[in-house]
Amino acid sequence: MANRLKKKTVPPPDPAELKPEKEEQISIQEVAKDDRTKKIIGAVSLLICLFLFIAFTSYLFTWQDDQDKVQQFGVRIFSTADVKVNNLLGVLGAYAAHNLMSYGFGLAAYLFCTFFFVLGINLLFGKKVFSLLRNLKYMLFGLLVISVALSFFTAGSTFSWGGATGELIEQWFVKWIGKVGTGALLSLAVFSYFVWRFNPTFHLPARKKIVKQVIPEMPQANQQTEPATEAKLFMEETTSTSNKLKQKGQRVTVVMPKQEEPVNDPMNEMALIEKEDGITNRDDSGKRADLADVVNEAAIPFEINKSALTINDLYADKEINFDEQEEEAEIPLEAEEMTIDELPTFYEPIPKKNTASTEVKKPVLGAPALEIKEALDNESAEESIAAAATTAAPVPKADYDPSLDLRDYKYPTLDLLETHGSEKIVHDAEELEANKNQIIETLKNYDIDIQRIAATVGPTVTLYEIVPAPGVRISRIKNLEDDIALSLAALGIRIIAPIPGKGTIGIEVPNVRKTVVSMKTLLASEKFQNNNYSLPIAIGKKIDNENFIVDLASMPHLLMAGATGQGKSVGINTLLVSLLYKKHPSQLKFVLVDPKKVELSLYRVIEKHFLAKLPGEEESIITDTKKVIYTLNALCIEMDNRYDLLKEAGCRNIKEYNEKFIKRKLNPQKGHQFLPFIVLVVDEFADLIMTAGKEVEMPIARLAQLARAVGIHLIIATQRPSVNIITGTIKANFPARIAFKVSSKIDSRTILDAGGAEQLIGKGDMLISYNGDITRLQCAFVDTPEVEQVAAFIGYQENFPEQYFLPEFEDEKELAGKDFDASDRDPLFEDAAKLIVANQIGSTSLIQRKMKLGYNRAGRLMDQLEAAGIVGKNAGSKAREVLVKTDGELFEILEMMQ
Ligand SMILES: Nc1ncnc2c1ncn2[C@@H]1O[C@H](COP(=O)(O)OP(=O)(O)OP(=O)(O)O)[C@@H](O)[C@H]1O
Repeated sequence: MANRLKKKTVPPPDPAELKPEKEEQISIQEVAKDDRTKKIIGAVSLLICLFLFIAFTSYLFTWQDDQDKVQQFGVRIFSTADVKVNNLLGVLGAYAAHNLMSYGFGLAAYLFCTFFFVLGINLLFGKKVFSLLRNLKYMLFGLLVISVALSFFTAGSTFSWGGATGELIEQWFVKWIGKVGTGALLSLAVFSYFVWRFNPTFHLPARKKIVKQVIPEMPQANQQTEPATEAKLFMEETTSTSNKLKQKGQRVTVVMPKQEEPVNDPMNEMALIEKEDGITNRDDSGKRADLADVVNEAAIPFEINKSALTINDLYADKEINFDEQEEEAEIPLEAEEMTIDELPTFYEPIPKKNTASTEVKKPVLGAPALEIKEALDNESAEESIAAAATTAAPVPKADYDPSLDLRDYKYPTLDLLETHGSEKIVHDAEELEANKNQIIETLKNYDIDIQRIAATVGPTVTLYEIVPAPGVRISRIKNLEDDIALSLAALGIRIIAPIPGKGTIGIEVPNVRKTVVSMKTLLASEKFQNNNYSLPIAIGKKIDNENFIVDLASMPHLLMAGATGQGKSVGINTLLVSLLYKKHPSQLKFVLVDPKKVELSLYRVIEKHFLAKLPGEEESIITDTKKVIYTLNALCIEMDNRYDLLKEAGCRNIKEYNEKFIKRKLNPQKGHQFLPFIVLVVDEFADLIMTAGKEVEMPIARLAQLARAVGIHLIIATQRPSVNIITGTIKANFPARIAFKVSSKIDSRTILDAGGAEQLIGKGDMLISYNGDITRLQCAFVDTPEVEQVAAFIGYQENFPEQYFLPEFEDEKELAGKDFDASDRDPLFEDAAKLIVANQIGSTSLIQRKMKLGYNRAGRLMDQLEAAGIVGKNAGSKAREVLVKTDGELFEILEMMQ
């Protein structure tokens, strides 16, 4: 029996029930919108462009033969078999060229090629690479103006250079306004057309100016110039005079940075500085176009605040109240405070042991120094005599002038510095538009619609500010931050979502053409010249080109970090040079710590003007770790001594104290003196921490916590911003921090408490966290030869006879175990005894201050004086009684002790 498989039979479909297969319905509109169609049309346009170009060019050589044939046959030329033309593109080429050139617009017909080229490129790349509308306008006006002008200026020529259209219009003009009028009108029209199209820049030949050098009084004596003008460019498609950026309904507002004008300061020979007027804009033809004329062109709904880009929200919880800090740092006024009435009315400062040496110190440097010498020698002798006459005989009771010791000191002039590059922010319309389109498209990929987009062009980066469409939550964009950055795929993109206080999202994109910010420009700026900061530092330029100039005294310390080669050393030089340009050697001292030994060595030539060091040390730039520890501790002693002085004077900070001293309200006999600011600069802090650890960290932390009120400020730089180097204690005391490009996000967080520094592009691109805001800056650039010039200029001048000495510090560990032995007297015993007897005050702090000693050593001296019977027993908080009343008595005691 056969095993019969049961077959499941499917009944055949009833043909009546079968539905016809549905054909895909594609509307013409969809076809037109399709990307492929656009690309094909783009390619066709480019081909037309090429075709016309070859046909026209060929026609220029073959027109005499072809013209007649085309005229004779007309359209029939295509169907007539035995007509032969010479045009490279055959009958079609000859026909098109003849009709567009001879019958049309002559040479101006080439403009058709540009139009098809623009159309083709835009369609092929699916982007608005060039503005079609603008090019259409250029073409239409160009056809008219150029053809008529060519007809007029080539009248009588056998070839019709302006074409029939040009000739016709030209004849009308000649009829209406005559030949001269037509010539003038057409010249003007052609000129206007080229200006409109290419906006060339016209330069007058530079005039040589002779600038008389004026001896500066003080750097504050400046003339004010007009405030810098802010240039804003608003672009709209409907505006014909500017380059426009508009796509798919998004309006782009371009905020051009303002160019600060330098101050006209005779001291700085401002005439030597080229005035920056206007911002250049490259349109899509690559030519420059002046944008000044489109400033403030249209009202825009999206107003951009020129203040710097900040990320408050990231930093909000760490926000530091500087005012509070200031109060903490100030010492309380105690009962000991002297009232002004108690003080003798005016005190004469004790003349320094060695007055400023008249011998002029030769700088170490060669060539620049020689140039400077000449400059100084040439200065009018009369001026120096006049200056000397006014200062030689000080009027009694006049204010004390700390700069008198170096009364002829001249501040460095700006011509010692160089201008790097043109300094003009070049705004490339194509680049802006391409970036804008990419941003819009990228966000669209994540379903984020944009309402408006605005761009602010800075020296190195452009900030695109985006207003999301209603309903788009910023938190969504924030979450997509990394993806968006990846999609935009450009190096150095930083997204700020949202920009605090604005509700907009910021995307910073590096410029293709970056502008170097010269130190010279910054120092010449009005803000630098005319501020009343105690320690003005010009750091760089913000994204909106505003100069970032701040007071180091209010920061009050600065921490800098950045991977190697990203601009740290240049940054330090920038800060030091700013201070050198504004401060007199009597007002400021630097303590320079340079474990790398080479970075700060340039400043050795100014050691007797601006550097402070430990007594007995040879090198003024500290490179040895052991010496660094001593120096930091000596600074702590200096800080304590200064606090004692302030307390005694009843002043809350160094400013008040110095003001009182200048007004001669403080008695120099009691140890009071004018206190210069001290700026400690440590290059390569990581190296110190690794070799000395806590021994370095503790004094730094102490200084950072307390030293601001007494005028000691720290600038600390490190390559490695890791947590074991920038510890919590250090960080807490450095509210102002700078990050150049770092190698990882973690490093960025360590230094700024926020990411972003890993996205910077190097070469001075930096983020500064200051006053709770994080601002992107381009650091000013000052090259080593410039620093050498400035240092040599200062170093060559008359100097103090010796350096500013910090108090002596003795390592307690070394002293431990040494008991007091009357026969083993301190070498300073005699000096201390004389000081105490002369003042009749048995005070350890007096010894500390007057002899610039540390507390330990002064204490030991006091013990020895007690043992020798010169002072009485310790009387607690009061000064000890001085038992020896006259110099004679003391002399006898000292004789006996020999
Ligand atoms: N503000 C700036 N503008 C333009 N270029 C800069 C700027 N700062 C630095 N550069 C460029 O970067 C180079 C390296 O800078 P710099 O020597 O300051 O780096 P660094 O961080 O100190 O490196 P290192 O830690 O190795 O000493 C400079 O020689 C200069 O060409």
